Amino acid sequence: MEILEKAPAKINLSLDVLHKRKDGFHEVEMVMTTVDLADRIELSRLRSGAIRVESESRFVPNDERNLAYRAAKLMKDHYKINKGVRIFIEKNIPVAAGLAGGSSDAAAVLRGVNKIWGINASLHELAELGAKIGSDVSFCVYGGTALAKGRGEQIFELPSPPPCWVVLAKPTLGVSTQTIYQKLDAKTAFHPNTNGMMEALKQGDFDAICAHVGNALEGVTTKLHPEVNQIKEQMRQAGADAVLMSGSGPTVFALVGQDARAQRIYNSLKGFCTEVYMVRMLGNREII
Ligand SMILES: C[C@@](CO)(OP(=O)(O)O)[C@H](O)COP(=O)(O)OP(=O)(O)OC[C@H]1O[C@@H](n2ccc(N)nc2=O)[C@H](O)[C@@H]1O
Ligand SMILES: Nc1ncnc2c1ncn2[C@@H]1O[C@H](COP(=O)(O)OP(=O)(O)O)[C@@H](O)[C@H]1O
Repeated sequence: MEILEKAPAKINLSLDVLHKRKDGFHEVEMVMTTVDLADRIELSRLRSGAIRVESESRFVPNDERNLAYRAAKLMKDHYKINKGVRIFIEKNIPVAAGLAGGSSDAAAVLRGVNKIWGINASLHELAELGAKIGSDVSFCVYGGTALAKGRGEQIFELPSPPPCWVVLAKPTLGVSTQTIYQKLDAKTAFHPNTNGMMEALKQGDFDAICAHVGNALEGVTTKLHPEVNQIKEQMRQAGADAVLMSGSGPTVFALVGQDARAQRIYNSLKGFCTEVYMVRMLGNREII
């Protein structure tokens, strides 16, 4: 038995950090949505109890450090499964980019082994388990559009944004999420209007969505990597309706209503950055 799971990237339409918690994590309020840039995960059952991870990407480990491996191991231990699985990851999402590629791979494996091992756990159960792997995994289990609270694991579904283009550009540098959170001072950071963003989504108002994008982590990352601001400026000049860094960065996204302008932004960035993508917003849970 072999199945395919799509593991889409996410962007943070807004990301607020409220304060640092006693456990070292930060309390957040994030509005997240999936975009049509996805890894493709092939899963096949192994008769032996082994978990085998394979990928042609040189940027991800093929052993127990891979978040996909950790997801399969967690399911195996939690549900006491003696079967094994081969996991092939076609890596299309840039790594360490603020797009949750690893978290989405882990979530796809949770959904996938749930099927091939016949566990039949609910998405809610998978999302709860996923939080043990990383803060973004719970969101990725559901996909779609949601408000994420707590350290990111409390998920509240939101209406999907109106269809639009998303142009993503990643400068050639990796960012450590842990370092960015460590360097943040939540008291002096920018705080986006999360309620404003949620209201804009409820109204299906693209202009209001664009007006409410904001990211508390952006100031920290741009201070370390000024290239991020250069990309934002270039996207603005090429006609983006909104521009923002996703997550802890360094990927920047532009939201664009019109095809021709999205194409212009894509072309203008292509000579500047090696990793540029022009994709659609997915937005709905059912699409995964
Ligand atoms: C910033 C965000 C925004 O969506 O995404 P990315 O930039 O990674 O995509 C997330 O909050 C990242 O989630 P994720 O990448 O799963 O983080 P984890 O593995 O759980 O944690 C990595 C490290 O980030 C810090 N961390 C993470 C989440 C959180 N709410 N507070 C934190 O302080 C902790 O130092 C932790 O050790
Ligand atoms: N399947 C995977 N895909 C991507 N990265 C992975 C994976 N498994 C483990 N990692 C590790 O997780 C780290 C963060 O990866 P990623 O999820 O791409 O970052 P981000 O959440 O910032 O987009 C990387 O250093 C990478 O080596």
